[in-house]
Amino acid sequence: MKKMLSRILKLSGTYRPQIITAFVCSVLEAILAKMPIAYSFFILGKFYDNSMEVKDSIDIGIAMVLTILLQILLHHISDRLQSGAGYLLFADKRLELGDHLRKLPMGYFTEGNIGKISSVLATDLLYVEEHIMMKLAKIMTYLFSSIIMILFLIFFSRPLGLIALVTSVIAYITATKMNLVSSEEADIRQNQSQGLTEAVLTFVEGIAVIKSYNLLGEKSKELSENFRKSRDKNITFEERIAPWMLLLNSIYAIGIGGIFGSSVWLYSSGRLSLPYLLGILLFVFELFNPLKALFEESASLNIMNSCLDRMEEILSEQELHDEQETGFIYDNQKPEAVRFDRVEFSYGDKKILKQISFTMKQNSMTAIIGPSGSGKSTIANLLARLWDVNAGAIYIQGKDIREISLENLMNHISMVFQRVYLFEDTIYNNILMGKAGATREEVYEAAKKARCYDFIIKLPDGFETKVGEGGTTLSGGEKQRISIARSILKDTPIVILDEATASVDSDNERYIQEAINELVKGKTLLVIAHRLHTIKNADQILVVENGEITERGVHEELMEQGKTYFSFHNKLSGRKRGYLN
Ligand SMILES: Nc1ncnc2c1ncn2[C@@H]1O[C@H](COP(=O)(O)OP(=O)(O)OP(=O)(O)O)[C@@H](O)[C@H]1O
Repeated sequence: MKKMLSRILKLSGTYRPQIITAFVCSVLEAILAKMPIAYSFFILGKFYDNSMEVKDSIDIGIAMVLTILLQILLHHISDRLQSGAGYLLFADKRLELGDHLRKLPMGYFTEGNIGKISSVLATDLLYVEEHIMMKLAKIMTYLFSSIIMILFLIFFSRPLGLIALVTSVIAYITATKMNLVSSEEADIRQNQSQGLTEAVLTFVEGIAVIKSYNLLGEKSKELSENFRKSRDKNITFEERIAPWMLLLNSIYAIGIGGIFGSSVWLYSSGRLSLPYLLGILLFVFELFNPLKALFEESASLNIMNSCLDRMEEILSEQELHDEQETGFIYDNQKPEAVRFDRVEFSYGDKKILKQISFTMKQNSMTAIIGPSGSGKSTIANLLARLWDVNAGAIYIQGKDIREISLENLMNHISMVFQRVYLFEDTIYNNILMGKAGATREEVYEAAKKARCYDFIIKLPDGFETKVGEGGTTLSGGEKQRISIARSILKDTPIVILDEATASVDSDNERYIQEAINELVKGKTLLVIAHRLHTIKNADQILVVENGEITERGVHEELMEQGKTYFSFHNKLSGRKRGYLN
C-alpha cells in the first residue's frame, strides 16, 4: 500500500496538492468517525458515577452533531477532490501514452503489441482511473480507524490494548504473505486479459478470411478457449486468496475472543470498571473490521499495480529520436531531393537491407522493382521514418532525416498505400485530414483532381456521407481515390507510392491512374512499381534483390544489360495489362 501511495504521488504531477488534501480529509474523517466511541465511554462513566447532568447531555448532543456535520463535510471535500483528480490524472496519462505511441517505431506495432496497447488503454487505465482514488481513500480511512481503535483500547486498558496490537501484527504478517500471492495472481490475470484482447482483435480483423475459408468453427473455438482461460484465471485468483482470507478471519476471531474473555476476567478481578467493560464489550466486535476491510482492499490494489506496471512498460519503450525544431525548409530549386547513403537495416536479427545508396533528383520518378520480400517496402518505410536505419543515413536535400522533427518530415512526404484506410468519419473530413484548415474549395478541388468528386456528390449525403469502419461502404477503387485526394490536398514535395498489385475494373483503373498523375505532378516520386507502364516511364529504375540494389538505370539501359530487369520485363509484357503480380 505504501508502494502504491508513493507511486500515485509520483504520477500525480500537478494534481499532487489536490490528492494530498483529499487524503488528509479522509484521515480526519476517519478520526471523527470514531469519536462517538469516546463519547459513549464518557456517558457510561457519568452514568456509573451517577454524575450525569443536563448540561453534560447538551454538551454531548452538540459535540455529536458537530462531529457528524464535520465528518459529512470532510467526506464531501475528499470525494470531490479524489474523483476529480483521478479522472484528470488518467486523462493526462492517456494523452501522454497517445503522444508516446505516435513516436514509437512501426516495429513496435507489428510485433504483437496491439493487444497490449488496446488492453492497457481500454481496460487497465479504465479500471485504475475508476477505482484508484476511492480505494486509496478507503484504505487510508481503514488504516487510521484501526490505529485509533487500538490506541483507544491501550488508553483504557493496557493488557487489552496489547492483545489487540499483537492480533493486528499477526494479521499484518499474514496479509503480507497473502499480498505476495495476490500480486503474482494479479499479473497473471492482467496478462490473460491482454491475451483475450489480442484474440478478439485477431478474430474481428480476420473475420472475412475466417468466413471465406470456413474457419468460423475453428477460430471461434480458439476465442472460446481464451474466454475460458480468462474465466479460469479469475476463479484461480479468488481461490488462491480465499484460504488466506479464512486465516485472517480466524486470527481476528481469536483476537476478539481474547479481548472479550480478558476484559471479563479483568473486571471480575477488579482491574476494570463496569463502564469500561460495557464500552469495550460494545465495540470489540467492531475493533478489527477496518483492518479486515483494509486487507480485502489490498487485493484490488495489486490489480491496479499490475495495470500501472503494464502502462509504464509501454511508456518505457524507446521512442524514435525526435528533433524539436530544426528550421528545415525544403527548397524546390535544389537539384537533389532525396539521398540514401549506404543504408543498412534489420528487423530484429534479420538483416533486410545492405548498403543501399541512390539519389532521387528533384521532380523525378524512381521506380523500385524486385521479387516479393526483397526489401522494396522497407526502403520506402525508412524514408518516412517508420523505422530508423541501423547504419548509413537518408538525406532530404542534404539534411539527415533524423535531424528533422517527425512532424516537419511528414509535412514533406505523402504516402499512398495499397491498403487504403479511411476513418469512420465523413468523406469530407477524411480528405481534410491531408491539410488541417483547408478551405471547402480546396477540398473539392483535391477531390476533383483525384477523380472522386463526381461519385461523391452523387451519394445521398454527398461529402457529408459517413464511411464505415475502414471505409467498408465504398468500393476499393473509390476508397483509393479518396485517399489520393487526401494526399493531393497535403501537397508535399515528396510522394511515396505503393502501386496496386491487384487490378480493378478498367474504369476504376483509369480514374486511379489519372488521380495519381495529378498527385505526382511536379513532385519527387518513389514508387514501388508493379505496372510496366509506370516502370518504363521512370527516370530511374532500381532492381532490389535480397536487400541489395543489383541493377539501376533507365528502361533502355537495363534492357540492354539483359539481366534481371530484362527477364522481369519480358515476364510483365507477357501478362495481360502489364501487372507484375
Ligand atoms: N515488421 C516486420 N518485422 C519483421 N520482418 C519484416 C517486417 N516487415 C517486413 N519484414 C520482412 O522483411 C523482408 C522485406 O520485406 P518488404 O516488405 O520490404 O519486402 P517487399 O520487397 O516490399 O515485398 P512485397 O513485394 O511482397 O511487398 C521480408 O522478408 C519480410 O518478411
